[in-house]
Amino acid sequence: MQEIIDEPGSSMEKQSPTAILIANPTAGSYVFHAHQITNILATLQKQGWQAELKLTQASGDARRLTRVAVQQHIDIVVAIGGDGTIHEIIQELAGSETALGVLPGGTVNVWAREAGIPLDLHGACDVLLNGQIRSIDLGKINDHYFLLMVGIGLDGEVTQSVEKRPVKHLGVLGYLLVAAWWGARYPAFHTTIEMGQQSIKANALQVIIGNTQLYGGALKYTWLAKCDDGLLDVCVIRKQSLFRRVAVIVDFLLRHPRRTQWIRSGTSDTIKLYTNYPIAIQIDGEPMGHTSTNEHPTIISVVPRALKVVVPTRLAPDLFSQASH
Ligand SMILES: Nc1ncnc2c1ncn2[C@@H]1O[C@H](COP(=O)(O)OP(=O)(O)OP(=O)(O)O)[C@@H](O)[C@H]1O
Repeated sequence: MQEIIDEPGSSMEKQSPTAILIANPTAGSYVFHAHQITNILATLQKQGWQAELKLTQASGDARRLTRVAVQQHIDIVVAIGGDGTIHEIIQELAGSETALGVLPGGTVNVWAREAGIPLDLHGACDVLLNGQIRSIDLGKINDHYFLLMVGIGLDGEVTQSVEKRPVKHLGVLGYLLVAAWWGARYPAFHTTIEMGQQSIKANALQVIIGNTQLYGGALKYTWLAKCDDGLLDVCVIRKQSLFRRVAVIVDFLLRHPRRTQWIRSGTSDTIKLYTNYPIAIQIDGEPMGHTSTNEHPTIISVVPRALKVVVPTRLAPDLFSQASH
C-alpha cells in the first residue's frame, strides 16, 4: 500500500504492511478465482507486503484466524470471500487497529459493490496496493457487529429458511425462490421502534436497519445511509396486500421516488425495537435468532468509527459523509 490515510488531514506511509489473506473456498465465486489467488499473493509480496494466505476449513475459522491476527497487530486482514466471510472477520476487527481489505470471492459481494472495490481480483488487488484506509461505523445487535444491515421480519425468515434447506446450494436463485414463497404469505407483525425522540408504531412486513445503503446487491432500502456518520438508518416496510408487495419491490428496484409511500423511516444512534412475539433476524445476510419480546426491546446501536477499511482512493459517492482526499 503506497499511502494509508485515516482521518482527514492525517496520513502515514507504510512500505511493507503485514497482512493475512483469509480465503473461504466455499464462497460463491471462489472456484472461478482460485487460480488467481496465488498470483495475487505473489504480487503483494513483490510490492513488499509481508503477506500469507490461509484457507478456512469450516464456518468460524475466519473469525478465529482474525482474532490471532489482531493479537499479533497485523496491519490488514484481507477477506477472500463474500459478505458472510467479512461478517465473521469484523467481529474481531471491531475496535482494533487492523484494517479490513477485500478480494471479492462471494456470490453477491455487497460490501465490495458498495465501497467501489472492483469485483475482478486484479482490480481489487490494486485497491489493496494503492487505496486508502478509512474508519467507518459498525452496527451492533446483542453481541454481534454488523457492517451492512440488520433485517427483521420477512428477510430474517427467508435467511433462516434458506439456511436449513438444500436450496442454499442454488445460491441467489435459492434465496429468490424462498423469498417469493415467504413474500406471498408472510404475516405482518406489530412493532414499536424508538429512535431517540422519534417513535414509529407500525404493522410491518420488514424492518431494515442499515449502516450502509445497498441490500442484496440490487435494492437500497436505506438509500441515505452513510457509513461514517455515527448513525443507523431505519426503513420500516408497512403491511401490504400481495399485489402491493410486488409494487414495493418494483419501486425499490427502480428506485422510484414513490417508494417512500410504502415505508416509515428515521435515523438514530440507538434503536429500541419492541415486538409482541419473536421475529426472525438476519444480520449482514446471516441468520441471527429472533427479537426479544414484550417489555424487553431488541437494542441495535451504532459503534462509531469501529472498523478500519481499505477502500479506493476515489471514495464511493454517497456512502461516506467525509469528502475524499
Ligand atoms: N471452509 C468453510 N466451509 C463451510 N462454510 C464456510 C467455510 N468458510 C466460511 N464459511 C461460511 O460460508 C458462509 C458463506 O460465505 P460468504 O458469505 O463469504 O459467501 P457467499 O454467500 O457466496 O457470498 P455473499 O454473502 O457475498 O453472497 C459464511 O457463513 C461463512 O461463515
